[in-house]
Amino acid sequence: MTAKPAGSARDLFRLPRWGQRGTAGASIPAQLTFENIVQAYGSQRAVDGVSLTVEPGEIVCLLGHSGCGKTTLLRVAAGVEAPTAGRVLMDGLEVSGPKAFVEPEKRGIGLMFQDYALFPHMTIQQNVMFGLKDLSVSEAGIAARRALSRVGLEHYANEYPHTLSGGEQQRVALARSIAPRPGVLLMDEPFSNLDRRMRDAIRDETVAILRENGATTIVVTHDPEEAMRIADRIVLMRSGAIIQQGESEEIYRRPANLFAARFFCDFNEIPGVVRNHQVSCPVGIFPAPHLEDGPAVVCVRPQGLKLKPAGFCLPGRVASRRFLGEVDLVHIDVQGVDRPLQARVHDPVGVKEGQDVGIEVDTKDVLVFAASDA
Ligand SMILES: Nc1ncnc2c1ncn2[C@@H]1O[C@H](COP(=O)(O)OP(=O)(O)OP(=O)(O)O)[C@@H](O)[C@H]1O
Repeated sequence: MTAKPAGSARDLFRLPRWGQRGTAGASIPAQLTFENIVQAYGSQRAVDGVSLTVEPGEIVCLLGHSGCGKTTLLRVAAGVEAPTAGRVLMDGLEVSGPKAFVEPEKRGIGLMFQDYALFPHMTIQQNVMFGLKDLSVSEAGIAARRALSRVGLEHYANEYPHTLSGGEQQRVALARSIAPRPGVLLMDEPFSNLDRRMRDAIRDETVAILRENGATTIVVTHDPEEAMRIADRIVLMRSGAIIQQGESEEIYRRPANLFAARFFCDFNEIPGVVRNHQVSCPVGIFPAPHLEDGPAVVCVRPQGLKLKPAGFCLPGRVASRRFLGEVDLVHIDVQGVDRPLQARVHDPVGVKEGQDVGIEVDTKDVLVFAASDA
């Protein structure tokens, strides 16, 4: 028999009931440090010189496109793989490196995988007890019940994983990973198998549990919005290296380069030219104090374009309008710009295809990068 997928009737009609907040039990969080980690497979460097310290109790999201090395970095932290070069330290002590290698089960690190990796032949209770081998059977039973109770699934203790929906399996995997109260918790795409409606609710409660538990946590995701919802700090990766790290607002508003900018926003990108620290392009002239003279890319957030009556501001013609619920997505043709600009507009009353409009550009939604950055 196969597991009920997330989004099955059981999930859709009944949002999960969780246990009482504040009852997850506390871990003693550890500091986790990566020192110039390289992980090579043949000639390919999956991780290419990553240095990063995650402070005790901090929740860090490793964010990046598929194949950029996020999972490999988690595997190195967990001790599933020894790095090609560099060191991993926990609370300042080397656990992977030239001088030492501490076995994964001795690191006090909890793991949670995208597919949850529950053992099909074990009951839910036995699955959660699996990581509690240092405790007596009765103590492990109590700790497992407590973790299951926190995720609201103690009544499934004697069932088997295949009888649970995807959302419930996710919560069992969460209970299993927090039950031993690890100092560090590593979560690899823990919400990606859940449908959107389930995901928001489960993610918020999972973060509440992580905060109660207090473990130092790294969550891998490729979804920038998810990272912004979860993380104290986002670490953006590309081709095995860290591109930028910081709090979500900082990284969103001041991306270090065009790659980081594109990751967080579907910008309108318009070619321009910088002269005397100003960039000129078909939608206007904007400050570019950080750039030398030369070609540039002007990035305008879709929400930074406001529609005005024709005759005001920049002239444009509405190419299409699509209702998206809270906003409308309006495409506007502008002379000199190859592709229609996309504007996300609240309540564009009366705006129709073919209509001439004025476009106001909000300079706080404009970023400028050197063309060589593209
Ligand atoms: N054991 C391995 N042998 C050879 N190549 C590997 C191995 N593990 C990972 N790689 C390669 O290393 C690169 C990074 O993989 P990794 O799984 O860390 O990326 P990721 O960012 O986690 O991607 P995803 O989001 O798709 O899981 C990829 O090109 C992958 O094919």
